[in-house]
Amino acid sequence: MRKKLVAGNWKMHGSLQENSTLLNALVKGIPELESDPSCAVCVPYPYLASVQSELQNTNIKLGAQNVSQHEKGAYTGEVSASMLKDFNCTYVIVGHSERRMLFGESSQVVAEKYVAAQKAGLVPILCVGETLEQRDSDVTERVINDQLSAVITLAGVNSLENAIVAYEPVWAIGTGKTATPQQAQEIHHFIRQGIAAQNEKLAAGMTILYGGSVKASNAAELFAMSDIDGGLIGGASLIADDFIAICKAIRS
Ligand SMILES: O=C(CO)COP(=O)(O)O
Repeated sequence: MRKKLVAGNWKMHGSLQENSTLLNALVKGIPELESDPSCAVCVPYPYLASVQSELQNTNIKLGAQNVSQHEKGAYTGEVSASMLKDFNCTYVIVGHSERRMLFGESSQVVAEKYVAAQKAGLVPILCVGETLEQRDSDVTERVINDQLSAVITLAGVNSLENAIVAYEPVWAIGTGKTATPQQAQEIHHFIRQGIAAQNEKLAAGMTILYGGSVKASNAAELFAMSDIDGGLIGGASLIADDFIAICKAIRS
């Protein structure tokens, strides 16, 4: 059976006080699952230590939102994968569209970050997705293929065994405009089929998340689709009741 996951991407939100309030509520509200932890929060770097300690002895996993492609050295302001590992991170998001678009990360750089994460023992959550303009020009599949190919070329298709793919259509992020379950399923299926052409068994077991305006009210119908294995949640992950409801939706 494929591993299910709901990961919160806090983006650049939070404070020590706000995080503590949110995490207290999450720890109380998310029922323990002994063998299959399926919830995670990806937090800003400065809060890794405090969130790590608040999540100790819980089943909520920790992740970061970015990582350097470099291992160490004179890279002012960068954070390496081994540093994230020091704080017991399980996951790191790579290639989020906000980083690709606002910070100029190319698919090549994203692939290097993916490799650095895996080398340190982290599971990269690789984001792919098209803009509205690309969807309207019918190049969605090509865009996603190119984003995936950069990683497969550098790391090999089998590296996806230790990774998670997140399909996040850019037009659905923070806009309140969710892809319909059918639209999302269509692309998830396309992604899985593309990998299956290279390694069928791996593709069948691969976790593919959907991200883009997932809310408590639409999570269940998205998660009911056969190729959607969970979600990468932005805004709703900052609201305890909403995130708890989404985490519960993946377990039902
Ligand atoms: O970008 C996202 C998660 O990485 C999605 O953000 P929203 O859930 O706020 O649309």
